[in-house]
Amino acid sequence: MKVIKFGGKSLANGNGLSNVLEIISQKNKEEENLVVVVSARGNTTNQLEQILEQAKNKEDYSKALEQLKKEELEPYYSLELEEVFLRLEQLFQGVFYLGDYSTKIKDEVLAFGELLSAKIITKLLAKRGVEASFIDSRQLIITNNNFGNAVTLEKETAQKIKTYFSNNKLSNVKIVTGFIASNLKGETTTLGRNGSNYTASLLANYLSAREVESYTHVDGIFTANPDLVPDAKKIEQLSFNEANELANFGANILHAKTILPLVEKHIPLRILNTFKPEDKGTLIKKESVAKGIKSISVLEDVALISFEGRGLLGKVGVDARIFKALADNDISVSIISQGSSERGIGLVVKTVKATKAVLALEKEFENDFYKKDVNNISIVDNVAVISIIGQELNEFHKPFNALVKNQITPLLFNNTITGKNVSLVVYKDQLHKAVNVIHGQVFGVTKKINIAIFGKGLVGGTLINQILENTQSILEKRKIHLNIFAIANSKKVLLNKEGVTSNWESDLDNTALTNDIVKQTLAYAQEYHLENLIAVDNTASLDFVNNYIPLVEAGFDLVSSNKIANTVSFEFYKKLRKCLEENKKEYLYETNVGAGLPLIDTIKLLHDSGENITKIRGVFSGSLSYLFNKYSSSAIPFSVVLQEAIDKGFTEPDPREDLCGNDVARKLLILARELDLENEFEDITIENLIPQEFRAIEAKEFLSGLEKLNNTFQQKKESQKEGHVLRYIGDLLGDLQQPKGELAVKLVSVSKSSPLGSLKGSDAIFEIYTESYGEQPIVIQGAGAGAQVTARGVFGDILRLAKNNN
Ligand SMILES: NC(=O)C1=CN([C@@H]2O[C@H](COP(=O)(O)OP(=O)(O)OC[C@H]3O[C@@H](n4cnc5c(N)ncnc54)[C@H](O)[C@@H]3O)[C@@H](O)[C@H]2O)C=CC1
Ligand SMILES: N[C@@H](CC=O)C(=O)O
Repeated sequence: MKVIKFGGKSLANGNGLSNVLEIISQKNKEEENLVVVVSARGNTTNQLEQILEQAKNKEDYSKALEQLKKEELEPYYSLELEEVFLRLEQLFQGVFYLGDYSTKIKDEVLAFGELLSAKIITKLLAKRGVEASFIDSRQLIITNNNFGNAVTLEKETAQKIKTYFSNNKLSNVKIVTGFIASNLKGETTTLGRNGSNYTASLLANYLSAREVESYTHVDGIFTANPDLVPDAKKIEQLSFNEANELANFGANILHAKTILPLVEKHIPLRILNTFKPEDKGTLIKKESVAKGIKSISVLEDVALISFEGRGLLGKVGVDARIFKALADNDISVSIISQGSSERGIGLVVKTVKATKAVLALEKEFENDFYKKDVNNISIVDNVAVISIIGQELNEFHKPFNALVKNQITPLLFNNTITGKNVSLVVYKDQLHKAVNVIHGQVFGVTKKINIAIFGKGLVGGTLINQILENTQSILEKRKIHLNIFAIANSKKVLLNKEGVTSNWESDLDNTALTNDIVKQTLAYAQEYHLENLIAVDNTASLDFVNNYIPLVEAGFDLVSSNKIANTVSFEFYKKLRKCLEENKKEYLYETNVGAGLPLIDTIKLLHDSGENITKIRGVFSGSLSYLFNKYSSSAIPFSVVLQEAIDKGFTEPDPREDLCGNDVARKLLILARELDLENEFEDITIENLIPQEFRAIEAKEFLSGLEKLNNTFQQKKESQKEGHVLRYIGDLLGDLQQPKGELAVKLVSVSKSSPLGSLKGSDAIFEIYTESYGEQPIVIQGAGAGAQVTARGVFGDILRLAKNNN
């Protein structure tokens, strides 16, 4: 024997109803003894409630009633249900004349939803040639007199069900009304929320069914509400205990009282989708398949009551008084959290009860207020509870850290010892983001990293394409979903929370101009609750650096190929780091020196591990390396080689920044500051390669007259010793005793056979001298410039942050 149950949405007109009839017809062939429990169809219960209110208010309800009749019978108008509707009309008339109704009358009226539904299904099955017995569950389920939410009388119900099923000659298919019951006097009662599922479970228990199938409009139970968490996954199997916890913590597809009758006889319950009958849904049975976290549920209709009392420390019976005052007012507390200082207690109650709860507590603690033992009882009502079902406390630091990294600090958290559940109270406007962060963290499904890229020139554009090309493989290998939700140049920003596509360039072109790309990006991230945010600066802009602090404060980690933020004043350098620390955010800039070479990390590691770095020397600039390597070893004019370096994307957006020594100086300063030296840019001795007469002219004019530089450099080349070549180097000398280092950028002539002299292509070379390594430097050498290598380095920083977001 099997009990199957159909919910209201499954039974609504259209696809639902025809699928239900098909499922029953099919099961009739497969199953001996099929009990089908039905809810009221579609929106019927709400409609009945509304008509009842209209009648009570002496309003004309005839149109609404006609509409209800039409919807119930459509498209099968020949279904002869006049008698049922007549009785319903009489009840409404009575309420209309009285101008009032009791909960008893309400139950009687609402019962028509299930009665109509069961009668209609029975008649429609008959039309299809499936004989079915209609059963009014008021003859089976006996309850107390608590109309609206009646409690079942077990003994009487068990006896009624057994006798009814053995004394009546019933068809193989029995269509039973869900939700409705009767009291000992035979008056109609209803079973409250989830009542039809409860009817199905009671019947399954008393008739010792093999299984219960509950047909809904969803595929089963998910790891989180898919409306909130697009990555939520269907759970294949749950144990009764786990299902019970889920039901208690807000999974509205389940109700704890539905599960209890099944537990006793270990009757499995399968949640299925009427609209996808082939899907296996979620099976709830005695055993669990796997340990660990099962689901994340959310309760939104809650308020947090904050009870604070400086004089409560050590006082006995305070909690008892709180609970008694609330219980006397029929207020149930779902979560409580009390600090060991006993000075404050947080209580979660239903929103509708919050004001009443505060009044009850104020009354109870009136004297304590006067004595100043209690100083505040207040409501925080824009909150929601997130429960992680199956969360072990010793692993809770992971979702908790992820929340904090996303600037979500729970107002209260609490765990159950046996159920391994942790509940958190968060502000409602952070709920969406919080659930997604926790879900990504605990299920390790895919962690979404939302990236905003500012600057889409050589490096930025290359980076975007590198990310787009690798998104799928990173998703598969690392379970990290790199989602570029924003791309901006200085005037426009392309925003797409689902992620930009390979058409991003034309999409950005077609975007309207904006006067604040960052403000717009921040507002968008907030509006769509985007989590795990990273802002990437691929501009060379000084102005853009002013956005770093607002971005960090808005929850972004930073990655930058732009060197400016690290080379403006030391004061800003410290301010940014303080802000990062306060907001628990990170800032990575490995490409600032040596493009894709792993230089900054190495220096940081050496320095942090106590190694005294005494000197760093080398060719820091990829473009100037290329320029002097090629110029020194060939007869090609200086201007031609310089143009090649520009064309290859080795130079700064304004190549004069390389030639004047600023770019190398910035790199030197960045390294110095990594070593905790407090140098300012002005402290650097820079040999400017641009002859004086060309320094003040416009970039365009300078770039169109590069050949004017040829004489100067030809002279420098020719004035060298035999076997020597020109190299433009950076030199850093540090002394532990001094707050500042000695930094110099200069053009030198070195032996062709020396490490610097034998450099090739656009390679940069960094010789790092330390106390332990003595005269033998650690050498890092490789491509020091170029859009591909730089973008790859920026990509590496993004991935590092994405992994750190654990
Ligand atoms: N080319 C290389 O080998 C390396 C470059 N870098 C750095 O990478 C950065 C980018 O260099 P490129 O891509 O070559 O420059 P680029 O000139 O090709 O691109 C810069 C982009 O930034 C945009 N931009 C400028 N100001 C902006 C603002 N305020 N807001 C938003 N966007 C703005 C521009 O519209 C342009 O699209 C520079 O800071 C450079 O120092 C770092 C290491 C190596
Ligand atoms: N213009 C720079 C690019 C990298 O920072 C260089 O030439 O090294």
